[in-house]
Amino acid sequence: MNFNALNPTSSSLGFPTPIVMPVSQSPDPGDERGGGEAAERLEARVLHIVNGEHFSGAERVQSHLGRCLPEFGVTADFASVKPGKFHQMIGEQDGQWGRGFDVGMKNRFDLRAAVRVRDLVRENKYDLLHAHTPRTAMIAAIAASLARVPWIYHVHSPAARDSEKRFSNELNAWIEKQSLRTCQHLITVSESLRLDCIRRGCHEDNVSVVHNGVPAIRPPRETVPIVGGRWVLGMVALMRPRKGLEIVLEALAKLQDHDIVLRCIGPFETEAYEAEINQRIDELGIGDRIQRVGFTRDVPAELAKLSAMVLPSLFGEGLPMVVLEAMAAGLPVIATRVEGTPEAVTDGVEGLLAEPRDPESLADKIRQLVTGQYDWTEMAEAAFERHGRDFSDRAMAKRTMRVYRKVLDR
Ligand SMILES: CC(=O)N[C@H]1[C@@H](OP(=O)(O)OP(=O)(O)OC[C@H]2O[C@@H](n3ccc(=O)[nH]c3=O)[C@H](O)[C@@H]2O)O[C@H](CO)[C@@H](O)[C@@H]1O
Ligand SMILES: O=P([O-])([O-])O[C@@H]1[C@@H](O)[C@H](O)[C@@H](O)[C@H](O)[C@@H]1O
Repeated sequence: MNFNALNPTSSSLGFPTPIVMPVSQSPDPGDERGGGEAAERLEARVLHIVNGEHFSGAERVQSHLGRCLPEFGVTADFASVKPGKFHQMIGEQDGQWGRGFDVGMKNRFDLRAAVRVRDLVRENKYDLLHAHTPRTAMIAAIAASLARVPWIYHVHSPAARDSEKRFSNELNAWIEKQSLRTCQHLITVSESLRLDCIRRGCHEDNVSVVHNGVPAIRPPRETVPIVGGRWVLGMVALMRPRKGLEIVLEALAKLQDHDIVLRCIGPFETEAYEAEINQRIDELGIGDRIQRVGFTRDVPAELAKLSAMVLPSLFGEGLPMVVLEAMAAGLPVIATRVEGTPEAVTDGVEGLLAEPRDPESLADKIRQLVTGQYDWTEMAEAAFERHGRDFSDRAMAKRTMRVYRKVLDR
């Protein structure tokens, strides 16, 4: 892959010469966690171009940025190319996440959205565009060229391994590659994605890791789990094949000797997938151990009911928000060793890591926790502390502001 405009010597649209030092190596002028007395500021107006369809990980990152960036001087608004749940939720926040604009595309190649974004840039004097998906990268690249502003791209997951749909993965990876030729800088949500971008041809000076972050939400705990008692595992996700729900169902079937239930928190992406899962639950005979919650806006209230979070992802993760949310809530996380997840969870410290696509390995890890091979309270405390140290929402906003500053050269 050749990201032409990401080479530090080229600037195809005549923008200021792109960044020569990765943000992660810049001298740290303040508290990395986003705190400190005098908050660092950048007076800038940024328009995020987002899909806006669901409310899931990328949208949670976007909403936290919209809420936290103003503290660092940055106004962040949103233009949705697939206005759906997230777009609606922005409207309901009374401006607290920034303003939301509908630039809906009639189909994947409806480029009129780029003209609407250009008009928004002119009307609202945005300094920078910030895209989050291959589709929005395409719109940002065209709009940035029309409005003569720079744009950056936030990599939440590897486009080539984003879903089980091969054609859509290949198309998205191709669109992303073409669009990034004029991009000023990449933000990746994990070190693993940074290395992936460099492997695909991005110059290392032009890609910065900004780990995802979430607010501290430690809820009052209803119960502390004990060996021999009931363990309530929770899986929080937009349920789609790559999240690996089937794997945790199979693991549960192997753990019949223990009192374990699974709360499935989140909607199914499609009815067909939900029907497949229902059939698998029947085949395994574990219907009485599954509690279905569906989509909730109050994830912290759900976390308060859990003994541990389980996330059996198969592939394609960036740095899952639900892992960070569980840590922020003081919950051990049982996840799989995929992409960025091990950057947040060390096996045996903040949680446990199983091998992906391996029900036996996942069952082993769950067994280790419920039989007391690890001290639950110590693990929960380690998860909570690690969140505070490395994964707060304010730290994410501050690091993002620093990337904006480098791109805008202020
Ligand atoms: C396809 C894609 O782009 N995937 C990326 C997406 O995460 P992806 O959408 O796959 O999943 P995450 O776990 O990151 O986030 C899910 C979010 O939805 C929320 N939720 C879930 C269920 C529910 O009922 N209510 C609710 O609010 C969770 O609290 C969480 O904030 O962004 C993440 C963060 O950059 C990346 O790590 C993923 O690789
Ligand atoms: O490719 P695209 O239509 O812009 O974006 C799509 C998302 O809006 C959708 O929610 C997800 O399920 C697809 O995998 C794909 O990422």
